[in-house]
Amino acid sequence: MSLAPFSAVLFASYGGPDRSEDVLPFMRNATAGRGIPDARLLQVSAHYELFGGKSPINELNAQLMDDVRAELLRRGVEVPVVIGNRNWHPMFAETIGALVDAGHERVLAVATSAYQSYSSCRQYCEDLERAVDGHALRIDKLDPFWADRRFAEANARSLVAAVRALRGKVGSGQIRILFVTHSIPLAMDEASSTGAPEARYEAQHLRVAAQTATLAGESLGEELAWELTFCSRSGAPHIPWLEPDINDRLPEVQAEGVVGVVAAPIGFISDHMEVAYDLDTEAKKTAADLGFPYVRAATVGTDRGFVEMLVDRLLGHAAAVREGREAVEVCRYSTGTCCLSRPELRGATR
Ligand SMILES: CC1=C(CCC(=O)O)c2cc3nc(cc4[nH]c(cc5[nH]c(cc1n2)c(C)c5CCC(=O)O)c(CCC(=O)O)c4C)C(CCC(=O)O)=C3C
Ligand SMILES: [Fe+2]
Repeated sequence: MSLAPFSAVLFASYGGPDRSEDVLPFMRNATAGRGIPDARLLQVSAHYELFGGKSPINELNAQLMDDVRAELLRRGVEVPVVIGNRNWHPMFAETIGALVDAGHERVLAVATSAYQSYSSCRQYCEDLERAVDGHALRIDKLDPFWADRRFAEANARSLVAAVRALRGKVGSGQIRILFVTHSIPLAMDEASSTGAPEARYEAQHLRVAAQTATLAGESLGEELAWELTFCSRSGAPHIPWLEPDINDRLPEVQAEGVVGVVAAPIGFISDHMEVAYDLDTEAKKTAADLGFPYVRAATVGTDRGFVEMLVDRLLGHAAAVREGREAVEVCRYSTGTCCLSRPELRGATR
């Protein structure tokens, strides 16, 4: 196996603070030019402070990278696997500077984000492009992997465990799976992927949710009732974002006679702050206040099948480039048809 013509793998992630002093500077980077009200900034900073100012994201990325590095080695591929972030150190520019200094000319990037939208895909491409500008280094970014069956299989394994845990608490009554993802502005959803309704960010999640529920239901021998909910809405109140918020749905679902819920965060690949705060702190408390049994399914994290999927996709892209084949692309950023750019979105939201 070979990663040629690429000589390194770059994990492209969001970034997060490791200590209290870094929370506000990180928040300023994350919200620069985004029209996020100051009140929201302080509110989210407080979420980080609840965890001592330390985001879980950096350690979780490091664990995933260790497993990807080991799986590459198992297949005879020994290359540096490095991290670069959009909003906190090491920033893309710092990591790319180090790669250039070490003599790398072609690097393969993979974003720690499964879906296509401006925030989860194109913004990574744009920021990477800006960071390589002027350097003799070329970066290919792997396409978003939400449609890969193995991503749904990994999510289904987590869901099976969570449903079993919930059944242990509530017995045989009617339960509901609340799949959860990061809300985005409606205008960003409409501009995501090709913009066709069936290809958008929300529709991508509905497909992953349906497949995950079907696979988990088959293992469990029960049909799972599910719906898609959202978390982490920000921005000004008058701008519409994807709904419903999971906290708003919890009392409604309980009123429908459901005896317990599983929150299954298919929108995130690891237990970073949105999961630690929005789900494990906030939604969990909402459910507890209602006396409504609530179990949170694991994110895919370092699930073995998920790691193998990432490595297959890295090696598959390299082979396609060597053989002069167009990889099967779902992201058409390179041809200008994936996710409208930020200025166009701005016009649409404000
Ligand atoms: C789609 C999506 C993902 C998933 C894809 C991906 O993983 O990239 C994601 C991930 C993440 N978002 C994160 C943190 C933040 N996101 C913010 C703000 C925003 N996110 C948005 C979208 C997304 N965000 C949007 C549309 C905004 C509004 C501002 C804008 O239009 O850009 C803000 C500002 C405060 C606030 O407004 O909440 C913060 C601090 C962290 C780090 C967590 C940690 O530290 O563990 C991670 C992984
Ligand atoms: Fe975010």
